[in-house]
This record gives sequence, structure tokens and C-alpha cells, in this order.
Amino acid sequence: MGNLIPGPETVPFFGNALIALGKTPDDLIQYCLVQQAKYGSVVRGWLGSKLVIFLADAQDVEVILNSPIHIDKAPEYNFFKPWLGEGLLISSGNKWRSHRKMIAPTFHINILKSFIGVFNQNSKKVVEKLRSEVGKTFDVHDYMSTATVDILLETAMGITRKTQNESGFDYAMAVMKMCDIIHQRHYKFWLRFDPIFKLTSFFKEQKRLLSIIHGLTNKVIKSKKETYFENKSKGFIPPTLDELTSQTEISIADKNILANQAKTLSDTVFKGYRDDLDYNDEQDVGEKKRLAFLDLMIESAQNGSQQLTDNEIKEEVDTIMFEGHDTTAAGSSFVLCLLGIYHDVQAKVYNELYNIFGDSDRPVTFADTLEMKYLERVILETLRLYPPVPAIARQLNRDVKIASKDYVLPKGATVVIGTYAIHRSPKYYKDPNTFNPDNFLPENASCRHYYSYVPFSAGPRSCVGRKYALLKLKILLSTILRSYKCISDIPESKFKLKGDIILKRSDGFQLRIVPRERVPLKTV
Ligand code: HEM
Repeated sequence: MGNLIPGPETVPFFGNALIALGKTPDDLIQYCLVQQAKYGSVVRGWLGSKLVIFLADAQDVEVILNSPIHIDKAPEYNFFKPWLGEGLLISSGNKWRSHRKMIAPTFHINILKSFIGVFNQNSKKVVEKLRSEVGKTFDVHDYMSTATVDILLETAMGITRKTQNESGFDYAMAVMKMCDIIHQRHYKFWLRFDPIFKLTSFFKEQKRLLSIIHGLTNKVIKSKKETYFENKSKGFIPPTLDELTSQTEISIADKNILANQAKTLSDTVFKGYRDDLDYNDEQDVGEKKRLAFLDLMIESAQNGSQQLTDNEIKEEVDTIMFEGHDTTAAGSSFVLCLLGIYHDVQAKVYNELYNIFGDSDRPVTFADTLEMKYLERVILETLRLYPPVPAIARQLNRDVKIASKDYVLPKGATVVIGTYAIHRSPKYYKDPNTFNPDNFLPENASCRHYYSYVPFSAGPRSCVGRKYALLKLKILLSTILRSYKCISDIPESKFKLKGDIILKRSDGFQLRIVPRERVPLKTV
């Protein structure tokens, strides 16, 4: 069945596996795109006897992602196990289902509103830190990854800044290097075998990196548990959402915006995903007690019906820390670099911000984020051209007939959803390689197939952090752009993309900034 699907020529025993020899991850991305152009939106490859099928048609992507059946991750995700264990990203079956049901509501829109104060404070901190870079060329990703780690620690993990005694920088760097090792294991077939991998220097390096990564997450859980037991001994009950929101600087106006009124452009773009995030939001708070992520994990371990083990908490903390920071660090860095190239787009973003804030330095409210319509289009367009997760993979547990062509994908195959390729397909986007935020004008977005835009995946296993990410990105980016003008001397055509687990630039995210004069700008 696999051989009925078109794909590059194979050699005996190895299939197409030898293609990886001597190629860097950057070469491989290019190679895959060329094969996709040559063979179409359904392409097969053989890694020895293992069949891998690449999909880049929205109709086929919907068949896989929207199904409650094809939700198991491909065996390639097992390389994450020493790091993430059986956390939400990797787990399957009942474990995945019950943990998803528990974790997704911890990103309810009303919980997110309670994070706005922290998003603001950390964004201001970035603006302060960036002051030392004025006039120089520097890698903005370093700042974005430290900020996104700090923000996660303070929001989802509920670790106050006083308790955070070191920067997230070492953690973020270790994550980046870990992803590189895992990615090399994906395409260098000899590294797939544990006995061979363990003989290489990669294994030793992996051990060192995991001690940094797990060092931070263990510390986070320990500190949170200590607080929990200390509070419990004093008879302190974890705060309800109402208490949580009243402790933070959430404005009355923000409090009064109900979940179902808080519709943004993205909510329309992602409406067709049919995932649980909108459903959760529509179950409005009332008197219901809602807890942020780690509070809920610890509370459930002590009192919940599920009795989470310490190891399960650790797996989920490692998963959220990874998924929640590296993706948004890459996304925000791409936005700033693109705005540094397209000055007219940057001017439009700034004018929108000027209309909302004037020349004031006040923090962003939730209501303000609903007004940032152009910035939102810029973010969505950036995630189209540079999706932080450029591909995702599922394991087929039964044969699947796809929609675009007359092929049956056989049980046992790995299906790779080529997000990067779909997002740049001329079938869905006019001038697909051109940065054009108007691709997300409601009238343009509404004519496209929902699954032609899947930066957060879609369906039952979509990203639980989608709304968190978009809200955080708006606050972080708007705060930076109100203070600095961004300039990038490297045009998009010279970006060297690194086809890693998380899409980055191997040439770094080089940027220059100049302090902004807070006056409206002329646009074309
Ligand atoms: C721009 C930012 C982000 C992007 C582009 C993104 C993208 C994705 C994608 C494509 C997946 C599916 C991965 C797969 O199937 O292999 C995913 C899953 C996931 N994401 Fe995100 N993500 C972002 C931010 C976040 C944030 C901020 C969090 C948490 C705070 C988060 C937590 C998760 C989790 C836990 C999963 C696994 C969900 C499951 O399998 O049920 N992500 N994300």
C-alpha cells in the first residue's frame, strides 16, 4: 500500500534512509520541500521498513487531526521520553484523555486574564533589559526565551519572582540543545537505536542537559509543594478564580468581559478546529473554583479523584515548561525580525498601539488586547510563514482513506503533517511566500479551508496553550514596540532556517533597536 503512494526512489534494505547522510537539518527541510513540489501533497518515504507519509493538503490534514482515533503520536516522539516522560505531548489512551481534561481548563480565558499583570511586569522587564542593546546588533531570541521562561514560571507554575532565584536562560539554552539532539535522532537513522546512541557523545551531552532541565523543574515542584503544605497547615485553602483575579491588578472592565464576548480574530480563524478550548471557555466561571496549572496538579495529587503521582506531576511540568516557552520565544523573535524588515507594517502596528495607548506608559489591559487587531494579524501571518512547530507526526492505528487523492494510508505508518509546507501552498495563499498580514483579514481568512492554517495543530489534540500564547504575545510584543523601533538588516530571503523540533534561524535572530518617539507615524 505504501508503494502505491509516490515518493523518491528507494535502495534495498535502507529505503530512503540514506538521504540523511551528510545532510544538515537545514538541507533536509529544503530536500523535503523539493520532494513535495515534485510528488505532490502526499509523499511517501521508507526509513528501512518503516513507512513515513508526508501530507500537505488541508482536506487530508483534517481527516487525521480532526479524528478522535488517530491521536497517538508517532514513535519518533519517544526520543522525548527521557525528558518529558509520558506528559501530555506524548501520552496516549486514557492517560492522555484524563490529563487533557484536567489541564486544558487551567488555560481558561478567565485564568488567562488573571495572568495579565505578570505578562505586563515581565514585558516591562524585557524593555528595561533591552536598553543595553540600543544601537547594537544582537540576537533577540536570547531575550525572548528568558522572558518566556520567567513568565511561565510566574503564571502556569505560580512561582513568584521572589522565589525564582535564577534566570531561565540556562534552562532555555539546555532545551534548545536537547531539541537538537532529538532532531538528529529523527533523521540520522543509526542514532535511532538506543545501544548505538548510548555509545555516542550525544548521550553524554543529553545527560548533562537533562540535569539542567530537570534541575529547574524539580526545584519548581519542590517550592510549590512546600508552599502548599505550609498553607494547608495554616488552614489556607487555594484561592478561587475570583480571589485569584482580585489579587492581581485585573481591571473591572476586564473582569466584566465575559468569555463569550472576548472573541478575537484568532477565535474566528481557529473556529473550525473543533477543539476543547472554546468549549471550556464557554463554560463560564460562575462559582466554580478554577486553579492555575501547577496549583491544580498539586491539589489533585492531594485531594483529587485522580490521585496524580509525583512522577506524573513532573512529566506535565516538564511538558508545559517546554511547549510553553520555546514556541512563543521563536514566534515572538520571528515577529520582531519581520517587523524590522517591513517598516511599513511596523508603522501600522505602532499606529494601532498609539491609538490605544497614546504616549502613555500604562500597562496593557485585556480590553486593549481585543483592540490590537492589526498586531494580531501580524502574529498570525508570522506563525503562517514561520510556524514554530513546523511538522507534527501521528502513528496510524488503522488504515485511513484520505480525502484529496485515492490512497489508503496503511495502519502502522507514521503520518507527518507538514505545517510549514501547507502554510506556503499556493492552493491556499496567493503569493504564499510573501509576508502579508492581510491574509488574515476576516474576508480572506473566511474563504480558506480551516486546516490550511494549523500552527497550533487542530482537533482533539490541538495545543492547549493557544489562547495563552496569543494573549502573551500581544502583551509582550506591544510593550516592546511601544518603546522601540526594530530594524533588521537581513532580508527574509537570507534567513537560514533551522528545521529543528522548533523552527529557528541558524543565523540567529539579529536585530537592532532604537528608542521610539511616541508620535503617530506616516504609513503608505
Ligand atoms: C506560539 C506558540 C505555540 C505554538 C505555535 C504551539 C504549537 C503546538 C502544536 C503544533 C502542538 C501539537 C504538537 C504535536 O501534535 O506534536 C502543541 C501541543 C501542545 N502545546 Fe503548544 N504551542 C504554542 C504554545 C504553547 C503554550 C504557551 C503552551 C502552554 C503553556 C503549550 C502547551 C502545549 C501542550 C501541553 C501540547 C500537547 C497537547 C496534547 O497533546 O494534548 N503550547 N502546541
